[in-house]
Amino acid sequence: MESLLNLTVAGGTPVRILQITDTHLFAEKHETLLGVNTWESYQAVLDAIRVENRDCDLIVATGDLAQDQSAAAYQHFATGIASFSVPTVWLPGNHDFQPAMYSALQEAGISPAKRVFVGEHWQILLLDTQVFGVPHGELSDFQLEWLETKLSDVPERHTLLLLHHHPLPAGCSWLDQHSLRNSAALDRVLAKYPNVNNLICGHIHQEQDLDWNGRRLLATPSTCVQFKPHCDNFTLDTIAPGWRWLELHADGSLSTEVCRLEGAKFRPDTASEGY
Ligand SMILES: Nc1ncnc2c1ncn2[C@@H]1O[C@@H]2COP(=O)(O)O[C@H]2[C@H]1O
Ligand SMILES: [Fe+2]
Repeated sequence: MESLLNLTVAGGTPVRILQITDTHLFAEKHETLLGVNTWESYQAVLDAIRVENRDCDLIVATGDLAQDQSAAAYQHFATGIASFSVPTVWLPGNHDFQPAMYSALQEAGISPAKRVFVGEHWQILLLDTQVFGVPHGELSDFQLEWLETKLSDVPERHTLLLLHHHPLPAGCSWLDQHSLRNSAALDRVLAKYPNVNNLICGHIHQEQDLDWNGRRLLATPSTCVQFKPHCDNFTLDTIAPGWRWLELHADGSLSTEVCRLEGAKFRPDTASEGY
């Protein structure tokens, strides 16, 4: 938890970050989630990112990397991103099994650091909102105190906050029962630190860009199945898998773009009622 990743970035250029989330990989490459082969859709996303050929300083993986808690699934994740040779950090989602996640990713050379200093102007903090065994999220007192310490000891840096669970209602009632339950406690901490203006989450398998008391909350598509916005009951979307690019500027501003696969190869079984 205490390890710090310190990345130098060429002066004058923004920090370029790739977010990959909710890969839901299995030990076996042929396994599917709701009709989508998650290993294949992850490979297709990585291939498309390679074709984009963008500069990238850091990859962030925001949870639900494995669907079956296996070390092999985390190894598949690591093998996939290895070709980028870019420093990568991760946080857990509700489906992750942290002992396997930590050790398999560490063995593959992926840092368990939850704090990253990037260049002179930014820090990135990765929160653990997992409540083991249930789909909703919560920040423990330990997490909230850790966050406050890391915010208060570098007040001159802008902070980008990453977490798996969405702290604001997503507008899908079936998903909103699985949100970050104590987001009010997070809001109380952040209210004291005006240098936290951007939060990024996964979990809801859809793109969102919301205002949370003056902060920007971004949610990012999964690399596999997508959930349809604004539905009361579990509903899958046929929109393609995606990923997110971020640029952090020296003045604290952030620019971002969601990209998706072309074509309709990874359409889920829309008759599925859950998992
Ligand atoms: N039909 C359903 N109704 C409510 N929740 C579901 C349903 N199917 C799956 N879920 C849970 O909702 C979660 C949302 O995204 P996750 O991938 O974290 O994992 C999902 C499951 O834990
Ligand atoms: Fe999740």
